[in-house]
Amino acid sequence: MGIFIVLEGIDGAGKSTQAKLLKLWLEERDYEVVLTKEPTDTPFGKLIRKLVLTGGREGIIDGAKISHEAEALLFAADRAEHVDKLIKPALESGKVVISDRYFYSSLAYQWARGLDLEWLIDLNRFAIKPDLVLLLDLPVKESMKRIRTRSIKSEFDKIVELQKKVRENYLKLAERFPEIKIVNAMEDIDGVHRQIVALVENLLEK
Ligand SMILES: Nc1ncnc2c1ncn2[C@@H]1O[C@H](COP(=O)(O)OP(=O)(O)OP(=O)(O)O)[C@@H](O)[C@H]1O
Ligand SMILES: Cc1cn([C@H]2C[C@H](O)[C@@H](COP(=O)(O)O)O2)c(=O)[nH]c1=O
Repeated sequence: MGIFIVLEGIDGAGKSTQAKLLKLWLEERDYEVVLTKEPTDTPFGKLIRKLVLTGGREGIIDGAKISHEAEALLFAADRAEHVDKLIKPALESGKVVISDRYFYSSLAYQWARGLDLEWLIDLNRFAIKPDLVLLLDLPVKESMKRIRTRSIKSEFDKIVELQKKVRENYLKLAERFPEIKIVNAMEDIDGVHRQIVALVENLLEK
């Protein structure tokens, strides 16, 4: 059985940057790595980007043309395909799977939208539990600085409020799910990578 590592965090926390660095680090040590993400590039992921994320990140704030429940179900459907077609087979063939977001994103974001946390956990019960979840944590002010060019000015305050709630939710989830380890994402890219490597080395030694 392979190893399953997930990166989580608010928008602009540095997940995709760190996922690529971790992939290289593992490959240098002869691990076969599959780097993947959610929402996926499959038809379900594309549907989510069309229905839920239309207009970029602003679409998810005020543009959801579907209910939050339907949104959560779409993310879960995308994830079910992701687990079945990619994650499970890769783990069964002994690979390391790194996923940029997983069901913790649904818990943190869809909870922030007012859905019931226990319902969200139940909905995602099919999802294989990762060996390690790296929560890249940083203040929203810093993440917004990093992705400022992506935001529409009129939506800025709403985005900040949502991201603050999402950050709080992630920190609460870290108290409940022992596989979540908090990484200080305020450090520079190398510093964050070093923290991640220390946690992954610890996992590989087990
Ligand atoms: N530790 C860091 N310090 C400063 N800038 C960073 C750091 N890590 C990443 N960045 C920069 O911040 C921006 C967002 O990074 P990245 O795309 O990796 O974040 P993300 O968490 O994957 O974002 P999203 O969830 O919105 O896709 C990029 O321009 C990246 O180069
Ligand atoms: C998996 C998942 C994602 N989201 C949100 C989180 C982000 O705002 C976007 C995805 O953007 P990215 O730049 O590709 O990271 O979707 C969500 O609300 N629920 C989920 O389950």
